[in-house]
Amino acid sequence: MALCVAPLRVVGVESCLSGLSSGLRASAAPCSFAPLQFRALCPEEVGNYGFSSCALRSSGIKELSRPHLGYDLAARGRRKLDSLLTVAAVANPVEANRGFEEMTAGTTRKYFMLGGKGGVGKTSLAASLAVKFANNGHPTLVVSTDPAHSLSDSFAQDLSGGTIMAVDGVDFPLYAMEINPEQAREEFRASVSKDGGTGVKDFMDSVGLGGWVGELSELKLGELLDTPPPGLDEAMAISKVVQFIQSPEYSKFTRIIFDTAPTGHTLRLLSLPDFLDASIGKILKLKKKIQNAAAAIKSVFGQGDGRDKATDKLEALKERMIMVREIFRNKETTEFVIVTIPTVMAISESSRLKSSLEKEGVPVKRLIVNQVLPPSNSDCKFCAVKRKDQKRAMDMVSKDPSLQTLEVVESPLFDLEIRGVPALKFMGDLVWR
Ligand SMILES: Nc1ncnc2c1ncn2[C@@H]1O[C@H](COP(=O)(O)OP(=O)(O)OP(=O)(O)O)[C@@H](O)[C@H]1O
Repeated sequence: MALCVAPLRVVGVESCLSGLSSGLRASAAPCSFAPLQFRALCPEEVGNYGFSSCALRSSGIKELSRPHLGYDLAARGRRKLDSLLTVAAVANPVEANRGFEEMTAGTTRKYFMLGGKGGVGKTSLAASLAVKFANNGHPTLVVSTDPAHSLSDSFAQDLSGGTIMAVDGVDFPLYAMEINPEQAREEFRASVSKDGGTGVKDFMDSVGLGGWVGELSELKLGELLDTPPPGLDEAMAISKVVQFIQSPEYSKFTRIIFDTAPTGHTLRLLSLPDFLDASIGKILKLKKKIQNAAAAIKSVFGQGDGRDKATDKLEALKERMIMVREIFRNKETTEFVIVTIPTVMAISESSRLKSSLEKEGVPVKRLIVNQVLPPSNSDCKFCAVKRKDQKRAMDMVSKDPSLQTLEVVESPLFDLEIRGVPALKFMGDLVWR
């Protein structure tokens, strides 16, 4: 990764850094900076990671409490703000296309699932990808199906309502949603038991055959509902999204991004549609048996209207589960992006995840290695050791038979949290190229 170096004149407190991106673009190596315009509200002095300690404001955005830039001031030591400083940008210079063109091509709907070990940056990268797609003209929806949501934190906006919400402060079509797992589970519970179990049971009781319904318990459905298997929350969440997106008002979304739960959860989720499909299939078969018997009795006693709403609901749920499974495996429309960090543990887990996804037939093309130390010509001892450690992990990627086939994209470690649309845009422009 080459450094883009550009002179930057910082004129004083409240100095305007609006020439920043154009300044960098004009430098010897062209940079892939986001065309954001920043104003600095800096304290009197800045250190080696100078702008980190400044509060920055981005034009058009009223308040950005934290800076979201990863500039390393090449000038060592502390300088007065009115000095002429050289800014060494940690951004990658514009390099060969890393596949974003392919990701953004066409208006047919595409699904992207971002997954990996806990805390590696899945949410930040999912949100930054969503911003990037939307900024490229795609009506985009980003959905968190991780029961421990952090999408609201990432966008600095409450998205926990369980419905699709427009992301604030953007003039492009970007929507986000955190699925409420409890609500989704309740809906599932209702669809399989409310009209189903009791509806059939009431009727069977009324004709003196309530005992038959006991057979339903053999399916361990009650157990499933009381202690849902890991991954059910996610399956329900995705099934709910499938339900949403089948309705015409959501047909506008051409890119849908799922911010998924950590690896273990995701892997269980992959096998869950099959499990639920089989369970629901069994329930439906049994219900059919009961209903046939009931119909015979009804014809003798003349009771009941014969309509079973629960069966319809179960059928619909089963269809959605099959659709979830198909979406996951469709090479034309879906891509699972593995997110990792450059540590031996995370890379090993990514390798296992890739193998499992492969086994399940889920398309994977990209590995995003997040939090890679930006280049610096003035490493402290800690940074030098850390860099060596990260390199060891990166070498593992190139030697791993499972991972080496993937397009590896590095995402730098920023010196502050990635939070809010401008920061996500900045990150997205660096990573999704
Ligand atoms: N490249 C980066 N540089 C600096 N901080 C980062 C970077 N990527 C992510 N972070 C920070 O790391 C933290 C975890 O990131 P994030 O929530 O995106 O991870 P996650 O994989 O979704 O976590 P979880 O598994 O808990 O859902 C956040 O505070 C985020 O701002």
